[in-house]
Amino acid sequence: MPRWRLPSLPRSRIAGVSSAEAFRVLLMGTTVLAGLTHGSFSLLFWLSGVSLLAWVNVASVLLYGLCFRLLAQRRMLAGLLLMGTEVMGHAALAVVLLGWDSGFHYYFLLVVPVALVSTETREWIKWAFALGVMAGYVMLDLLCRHAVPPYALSPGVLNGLHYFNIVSALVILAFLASTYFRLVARAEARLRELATTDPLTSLLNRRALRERITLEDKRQQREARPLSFVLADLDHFKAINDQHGHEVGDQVLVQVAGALAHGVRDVDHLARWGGEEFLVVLPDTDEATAAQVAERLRLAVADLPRPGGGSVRGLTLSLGVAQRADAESTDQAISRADQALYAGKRAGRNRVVRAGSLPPATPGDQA
Ligand SMILES: Nc1nc2c(ncn2[C@@H]2O[C@H](COP(=O)(O)OP(=O)(O)OP(=O)(O)O)[C@@H](O)[C@H]2O)c(=O)[nH]1
Repeated sequence: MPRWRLPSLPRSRIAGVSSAEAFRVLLMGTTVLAGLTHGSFSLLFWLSGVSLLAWVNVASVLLYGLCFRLLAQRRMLAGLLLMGTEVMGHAALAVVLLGWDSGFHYYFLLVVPVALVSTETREWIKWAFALGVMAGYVMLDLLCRHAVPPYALSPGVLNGLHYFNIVSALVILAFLASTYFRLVARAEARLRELATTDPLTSLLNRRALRERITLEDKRQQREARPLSFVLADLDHFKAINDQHGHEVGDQVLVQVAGALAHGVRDVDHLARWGGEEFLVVLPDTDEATAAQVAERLRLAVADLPRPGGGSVRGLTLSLGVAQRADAESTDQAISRADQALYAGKRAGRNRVVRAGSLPPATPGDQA
């Protein structure tokens, strides 16, 4: 049986997909929040009699609606540019018209973290943009902090606006930080799942099981408890693929994985070890008991409903069982389970063979 290696997703693709998506969702949430904020500003300006800025805010709400649409259509660059232009243009206009003390300049600062966490891959572009925003902020300070604004608001209204803007900018910043953290944590969990799970069967993959074997082996050795392995391989699986196609072959693998997962204890570890090969690690279990488990698994697979509309016949499993002997590595024990499995194949398949029942290996035997 040739060994089959599972196709693996390129790392860049996994990372790219999750971080880009996380960032897009974050921006879409931000456009909703920004739209609501500008809606309330529009009302505030209307009540304060500054109708020009009230209309500017209505235009901003419409712009954020457009940004949301662009981001939903995955037109990231257009959405981002429109957002950045709106935030800075609007803030600068409000500062020029109402004065520095209105506090609209705080919104400039929100653009910097968004630019830096954006999915633009060229770092220098992000930094150039962020530095440009910072320079714009300093320029606005120089021009407007001591200038008399054309619209003179009453001190009470100006004060109210100032604190409203501080609180609102801080709330947006907190929203950005917490949402970004949640999205990154979720993407990280997804990446961990991709790295440890077989995509077809959702069982552990070989690498993840290896890590668990190392941990389990240490624990079992420390407590001097038995550790056993059951290696299971579908019989004549190539014929199923050849006669019914790979899709039916995949269905068979998923069904078999389900039956195996159902048949082992919660403390056992089950993985897709190779193409049509599964490995079960049974802590606190000697070889005789592991052979009983293996027999139960064999029967469970033999009883499975036939995939491919009942067209697949004779779906059976051969299983090799080995208990790790003292002074033996887990790899050696798995290798003996493999030899027992091959002995079962040679003897006619659809059976369980215990490694302990085989004659001792000679140097010429398969490792
Ligand atoms: N559909 C599908 N087929 C797979 C997958 N992984 C491995 N295979 C196929 O599994 C088949 C294994 O064939 P063999 O190693 O010759 O073994 P077999 O036909 O089961 O024969 P015995 O093990 O000797 O009973 C190959 O045809 C692989 O292409 C998979 O993920 N999906």
